[in-house]
Amino acid sequence: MFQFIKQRLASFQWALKGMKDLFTNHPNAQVHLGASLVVIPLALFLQISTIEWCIIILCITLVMAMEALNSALEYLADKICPEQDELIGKAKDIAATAVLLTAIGAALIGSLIFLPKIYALFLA
Ligand SMILES: Nc1ncnc2c1ncn2[C@@H]1O[C@H](COP(=O)(O)OP(=O)(O)OP(=O)(O)O)[C@@H](O)[C@H]1O
Repeated sequence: MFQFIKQRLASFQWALKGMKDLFTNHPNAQVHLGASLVVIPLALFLQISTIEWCIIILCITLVMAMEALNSALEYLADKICPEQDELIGKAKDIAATAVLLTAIGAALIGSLIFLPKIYALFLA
């Protein structure tokens, strides 16, 4: 039992190590983190509902998780094939597309939640 808990804690530490790498060495992840640091105070200011918080948190974690998987795939691709290769290029392009799709979805959802509140507060 003690060994099990020790191993789970070690896994958690590896994940935190990966998170540090992601936000230190990957500029796109830093952009997403920056966007989240704008969105969260805005959501607090606009007093969004619990369900809206759930949706925003889901969007943020989905984009971050997709960015993490994309970065992991880039590391693997660079390790197994450092030279130029058409299929490696396609794999990286499609992994980047996954990030872009979730980011577009998050931006649309953010607009649907925030814009009417901003309009009601400042423009109506
Ligand atoms: N080994 C390769 N063979 C062919 N094309 C590649 C290769 N490596 C990268 N590319 C092309 O360059 C693009 C950028 O790849 P790269 O690994 O530089 O990611 P990146 O956009 O810099 O991502 P990040 O900023 O998250 O590190 C890929 O989407 C792909 O089109």
